[in-house]
Amino acid sequence: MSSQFKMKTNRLVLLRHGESEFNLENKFCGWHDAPLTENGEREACMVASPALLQSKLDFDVVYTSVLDRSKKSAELILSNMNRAYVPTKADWRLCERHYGNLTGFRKREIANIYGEDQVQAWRRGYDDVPPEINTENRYYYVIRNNPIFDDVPAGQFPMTESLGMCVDRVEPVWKEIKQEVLNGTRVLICVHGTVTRALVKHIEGVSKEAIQKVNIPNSIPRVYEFNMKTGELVGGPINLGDPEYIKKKTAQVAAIGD
Ligand SMILES: O=C(O)[C@@H](COP(=O)(O)O)OP(=O)(O)O
Repeated sequence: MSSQFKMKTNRLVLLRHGESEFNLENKFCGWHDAPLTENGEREACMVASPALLQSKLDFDVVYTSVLDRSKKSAELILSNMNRAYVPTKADWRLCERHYGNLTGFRKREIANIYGEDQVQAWRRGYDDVPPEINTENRYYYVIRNNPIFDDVPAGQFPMTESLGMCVDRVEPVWKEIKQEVLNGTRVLICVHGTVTRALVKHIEGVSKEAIQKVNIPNSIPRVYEFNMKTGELVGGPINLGDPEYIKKKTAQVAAIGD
């Protein structure tokens, strides 16, 4: 038998939470703890869970951020898979990128003031840092005093973050998760748009330029296979679901919207 057939692999699934209230209103959300919409809950149950079940994916642990939209999506997905017993680990380092002073504003409203190019640079640029959140922002104290962030070490609470800063923030937790995957643990990571892109950068090793073109729709599982001996990826990512639906949703995420 050739060594190819003896290769031991393990899969990892990455997922962005279901639609949140701020996604629906097309507002920058970041560290604000916006809940899922009814449609977001439906997506977790009717889009993510069936896709995972159809692909016979099962999990030993689920990683989320400490934000409600991530935790609730994971809970709904597991419950719909009859896997409510699977332990979940909520880690602040997997929180969405902090959108700074853009938090709470509609993307179109910001584009009307600063122009579409600037908005897309803040949304997708690797090193473009949105302006820091300040006390005038209506979400400043809501975020700063939210007890879900009590585990954030002093001095590490962000005031704003670029994609690149988010890539650095998730690196230590990604290393821990990868070790678990290589040990054979079946892991689902149910997080956020920019955190998923940061993880895609680590996992796929894409360039700073290429990652700016990646857009992650809500509730579409992205599956990776790892060679457990070498730690290398086997093939590319596989997005589960109807290709037309995924294409439509990806274009919606890429756009600034109305
Ligand atoms: O923070 C936000 O507004 C969105 C991403 O927005 P874009 O970067 O796509 O504008 O994050 P998520 O809904 O995944 O938690």
